[in-house]
Amino acid sequence: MSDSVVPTIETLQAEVLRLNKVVEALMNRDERGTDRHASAFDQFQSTVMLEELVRARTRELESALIENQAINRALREAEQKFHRVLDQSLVGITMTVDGRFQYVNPKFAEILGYTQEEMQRLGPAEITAETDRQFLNDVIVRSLAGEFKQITFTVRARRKNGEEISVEISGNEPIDIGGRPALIAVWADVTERLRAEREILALQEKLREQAFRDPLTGLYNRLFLDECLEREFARCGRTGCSLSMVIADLDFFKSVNDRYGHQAGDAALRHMAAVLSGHARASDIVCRFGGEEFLLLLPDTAASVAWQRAEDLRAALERQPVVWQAERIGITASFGVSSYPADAATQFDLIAAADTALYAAKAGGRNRVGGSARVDSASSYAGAPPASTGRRQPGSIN
Ligand SMILES: Nc1nc2c(ncn2[C@@H]2O[C@H](COP(=O)(O)OP(=O)(O)OP(=O)(O)O)[C@@H](O)[C@H]2O)c(=O)[nH]1
Repeated sequence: MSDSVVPTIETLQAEVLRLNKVVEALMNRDERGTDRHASAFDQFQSTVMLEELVRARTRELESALIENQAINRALREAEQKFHRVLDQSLVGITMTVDGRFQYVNPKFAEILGYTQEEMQRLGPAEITAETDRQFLNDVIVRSLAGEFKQITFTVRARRKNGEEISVEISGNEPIDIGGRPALIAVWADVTERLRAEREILALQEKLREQAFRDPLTGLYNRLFLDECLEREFARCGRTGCSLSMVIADLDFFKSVNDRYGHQAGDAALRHMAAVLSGHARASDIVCRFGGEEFLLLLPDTAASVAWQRAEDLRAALERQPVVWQAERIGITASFGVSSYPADAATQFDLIAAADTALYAAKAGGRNRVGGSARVDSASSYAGAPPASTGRRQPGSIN
C-alpha cells in the first residue's frame, strides 16, 4: 500500500467492504454470463485478472488494516504509559500555550489546590503572587524568544485557598504544538525546603553567635576578640586610623565571692557587663576577656578619647552598686588603656600595653585608669606600680 498517507481504520474497513462487494458482483456476473451466453475467452480472462487484482488489493488493504490497528494499539498503550507517568509524577508538569495551561498533571493541580479542569482555565500569571508576576512574565517572554535552553527559578505562587507557597519552576525551550509555541514546565513545591533551609541558616547563625558569646554576661568572648582584633588592626594599618583598647578588671572581686557568695559574684559580673555595654558606641567591641576581666576595643578612637571613656566607665561603675537580693554591693574596677599607633605596633603589643597600664592602675591603688594618655585626674594612674598596693574589702552600701 501507499506509504504517503496512512488511511484511518474506518476508510480501510469501508474499502475492504467495497472491494469484497466488487468481487462478489464480478463473480455473480460471471456465473450469470456463463449461464446465459457462452462467454468469450477474452472476457473470461480479463474477468479472472480483474478478480485477481481485486483480491490482491483486498489482501493489501486487510494487512494495512491489521498494521494500522497494531499502530493504533501501540499509540494508545504509549499514551496510557505516558499518562500514568504524568499522573504519578511527584512534581507538577504543565504545558502552557498562549498564556493558558493547556495541560496540567494531577500533582500540579494538587500543589495549587485546584482540580485539573479548573487549572485549564488559568495560566501561570493567575497563580503567581503579585510580587513575582512581572518577573514570571519576563521569564516567559524570554523563554518564548528562545533565550534559554534550560532555566530554573523560584517564585511565590498563590493556592486556590489564598495561601502563598514557594515553587521552583524548571523549563526548556518552547516546542511546537499545532503551529503554536508551547512551554513545558516542571513545578516543585519548595515551601518546606526553603523554610527548613532558613531554619538551618538561623540555627547556624545562632550557633556561630553562641560560639562567640560568653554565656554568663552575653558579651563577646575572647574567640571573637581574636578574630576582630586582627581584622581591626589590619584595617587601621590600611587607613591609618587609631585603634584603642581598654582592659577593665574588677577590684577585690575574690572578696565579693567570699563575702556574698559565687552567685552574687556572677551578678556583679553581669552588672559590670551591663555598665560597659550601656556606655558602648555601635562600633565598639565589648568582650569578657577572662574571669573578672573585660576588654573594650574602640576603633577609630584616639588615645586621649579612649582614656576619657575609660574614666567615665570607672566613675559610672563606682556610682552604681550591684543589686543582689536585699544587698547593694559597691564595686569598683581598675582600667588600663592603650592605643595604636601611640603605644603599640602590633595587636599583641596593644594588649600587653593595656595590661601593663591596668597593672599600674591596680598598683596605684585600684579604682583608677592607667595608660600613657592619662589626663590629670585624682583617679588616674600611669606611673610604675608601687611595691605594695594593699587590699581592701568591697563595701556593702546597704
Ligand atoms: N562568681 C564568679 N567568680 C569568678 C568568675 N571567674 C573568676 N571569678 C573569681 O574572680 C576572682 C579573681 O580573684 P583575683 O584574681 O584574686 O582578683 P581580685 O580579687 O579581683 O583582686 P584584684 O584584681 O587584685 O583587685 C577569683 O576568686 C575567681 O574565682 C565567675 O565567672 N564567677
